[in-house]
Amino acid sequence: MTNNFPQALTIAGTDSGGGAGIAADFKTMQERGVFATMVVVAVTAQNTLGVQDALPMPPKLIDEQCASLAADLKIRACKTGMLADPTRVTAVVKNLQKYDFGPVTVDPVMIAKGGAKLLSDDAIATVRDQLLPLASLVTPNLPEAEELAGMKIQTEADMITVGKLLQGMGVKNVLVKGGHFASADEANDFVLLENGHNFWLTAKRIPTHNTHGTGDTISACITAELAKGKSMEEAIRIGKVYVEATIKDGINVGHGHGPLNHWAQIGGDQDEI
Ligand SMILES: Nc1ncnc2c1ncn2[C@@H]1O[C@H](COP(=O)(O)OP(=O)(O)O)[C@@H](O)[C@H]1O
Ligand SMILES: Cc1ncc(COP(=O)(O)OP(=O)(O)O)c(N)n1
Repeated sequence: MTNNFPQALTIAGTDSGGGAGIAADFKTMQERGVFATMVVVAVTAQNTLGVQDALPMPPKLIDEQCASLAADLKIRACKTGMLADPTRVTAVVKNLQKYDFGPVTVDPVMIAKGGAKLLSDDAIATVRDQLLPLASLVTPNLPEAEELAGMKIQTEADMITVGKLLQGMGVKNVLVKGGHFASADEANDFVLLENGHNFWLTAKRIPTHNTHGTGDTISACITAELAKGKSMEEAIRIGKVYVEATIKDGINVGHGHGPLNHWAQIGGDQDEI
């Protein structure tokens, strides 16, 4: 029996509001034509107004979810999202060392838009020292990049410096997302690839509050494209186009930072799945 339909994995937290975390990852992977699977690391009570509560899963259950997938499916690419604390980061690291789930994209989720901590402060060093060396790609937003690299980012030149610092920590490819430059008219991201090639992904900033789950969506899209066999550069470029479309062609859900429109079409060759 063949088992060759592209399968991808998200190792992350749930969002009861459906906008971020595993929900955003699943919607994105589904839209990009990939069979999505999950390892739940934490459950959050969350909506567009913020995170009301969170509970991390026992490490044994993280191990068992990974073992279940490895015993049956053929995961071609995976991503990490909310990892909660050092115990869960270490559990995820051990499983990524034990099983081959394809190239690992690390979205180093730290703080939700509403301000809730999704990664404890004492877990940041564990992510940097244990998880990053296993990653094919890391996709920090500006505050996350500052924490990981230990420097402030005030200009686009600083994004380049941070990208190089992160690559020096053992990650092959780096995507520094510029969505948090509040004053800029643009939402520009910096990419540094394994072979030294680097480039900017440029986009006009779309004036909206409905950006809940943007980081999950771009990293899930990249993971889906990698699972389909696209190159890292192609996957990152498609991720940027897809997340921009999901913001631009927006929907209104909830009363706070609303979710994205994961049905958005991006047209052209990139719509091939
Ligand atoms: N208002 C916006 N208009 C267009 N693109 C945006 C906007 N906000 C974020 N983006 C893009 O969405 C992606 C993720 O955004 P960012 O806010 O940087 O990360 P995170 O969601 O992890 O905090 C990046 O490609 C960023 O440039
Ligand atoms: C469970 C869970 N995981 C991740 C996030 C953060 O998602 P992100 O894409 O960074 O979007 P914002 O929350 O910052 O809007 C989350 N909120 N919940």
